Amino acid sequence: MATAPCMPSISSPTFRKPTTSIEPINPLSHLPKTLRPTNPFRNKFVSLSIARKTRRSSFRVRAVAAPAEGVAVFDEMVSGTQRKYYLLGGKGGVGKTSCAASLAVKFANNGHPTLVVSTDPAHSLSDSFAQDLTGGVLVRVEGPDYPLFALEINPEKAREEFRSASQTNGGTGVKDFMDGMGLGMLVEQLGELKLGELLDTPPPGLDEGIAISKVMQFLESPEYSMFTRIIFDTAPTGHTLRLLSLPDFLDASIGKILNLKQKISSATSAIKSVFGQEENKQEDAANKLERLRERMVKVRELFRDTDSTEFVIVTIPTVMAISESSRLRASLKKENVPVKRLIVNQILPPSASDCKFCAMKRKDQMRALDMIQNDPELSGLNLIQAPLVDVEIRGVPALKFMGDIIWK
Ligand SMILES: Nc1ncnc2c1ncn2[C@@H]1O[C@H](COP(=O)(O)OP(=O)(O)OP(=O)(O)O)[C@@H](O)[C@H]1O
Repeated sequence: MATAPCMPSISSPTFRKPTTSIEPINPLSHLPKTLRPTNPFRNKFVSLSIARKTRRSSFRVRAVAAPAEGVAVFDEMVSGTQRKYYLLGGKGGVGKTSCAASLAVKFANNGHPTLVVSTDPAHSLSDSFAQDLTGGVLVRVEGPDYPLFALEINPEKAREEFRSASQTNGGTGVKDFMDGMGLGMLVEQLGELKLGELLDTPPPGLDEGIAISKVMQFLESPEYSMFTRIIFDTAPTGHTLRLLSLPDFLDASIGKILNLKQKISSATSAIKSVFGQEENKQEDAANKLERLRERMVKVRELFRDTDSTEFVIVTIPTVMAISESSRLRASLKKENVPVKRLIVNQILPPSASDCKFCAMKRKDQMRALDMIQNDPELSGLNLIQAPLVDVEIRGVPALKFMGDIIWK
């Protein structure tokens, strides 16, 4: 005897341009009491019937949870032609890339030329869009109405650029040169900065910091001026947290190096002509470093600009993920990074006939969702619930489907 499914089903393996019809169903009985809204339309659940034009029956989503507190959330995000940045971050594997990619598709389908950038060293944008986006260049994503481009930044390459610039200034080349000049004291000061060490074993977040600063550099050029929405799919939480302190750290470190560079320049001015070529090389490197420092400062400013930037935390309904999201939110607050929304992804959709496993899982998820309401860091955020669906979310049509559920 056939049993009713306990999860929404997108059963066609070739997910193509679905059409959706929405009809309100069930009340909110399966939600924890604290999450039940006073206005039933704020947290409503809907049933989506998705039919493929040619094979209707093979393509059906029975029931999924609509975004909680989601009313008019997207209106605010989509309005205005001023450029806006969205950074999506959270614990590994919670669905950051899927949410970022679905937001990108949604913006592009709503008239915004959009750029989505992956700064996670383990890129998954290509997988998410089911398109080859590798190579560190802008690639147009096929499908959305308005231009959508994706960029997977190669963190290794970005770091190499930084390394070569700083090594010319603070690495062994300068050290040998300065030792020869009898200026060991300054060299020791350079050593204290530990920049070489930092680059040899880069902390998580450095690559990402450099990658974001590189994107900022791109965005200054006229050919990028068309983009009105920029979305960053960031590395998992730990990395992002490190990234937040990087601009300050690098600002200070590079600032000190440049300071020392000036001292060195004046101390060696008497013999400059002898080492003219070396001096020029160092000037170039110093300029490069200075530009990099400026970009890092811009990244820091961008992160804190409430008018143009928002960090969206993505999580799943588990105690561990929510605890981590709470810590992330606390760190972001400390760094003055604006956060308004929390996406709780992979929520089991309502079902009249849970199997034992699903019933247990649902109970667990309810406990985790309750935690959000009692968490001082998270309870004030605009809560968006996204359902667990039964296939991987890959390709523009699937991302559009997901985006229409999340971003309302
Ligand atoms: N709501 C969902 N329902 C079903 N599958 C989902 C959902 N959200 C994400 N997934 C799947 O989970 C996997 C991980 O998703 P995704 O790559 O978006 O996570 P991530 O947080 O970016 O991961 P990472 O930290 O590794 O970059 C993918 O296979 C994706 O299709």
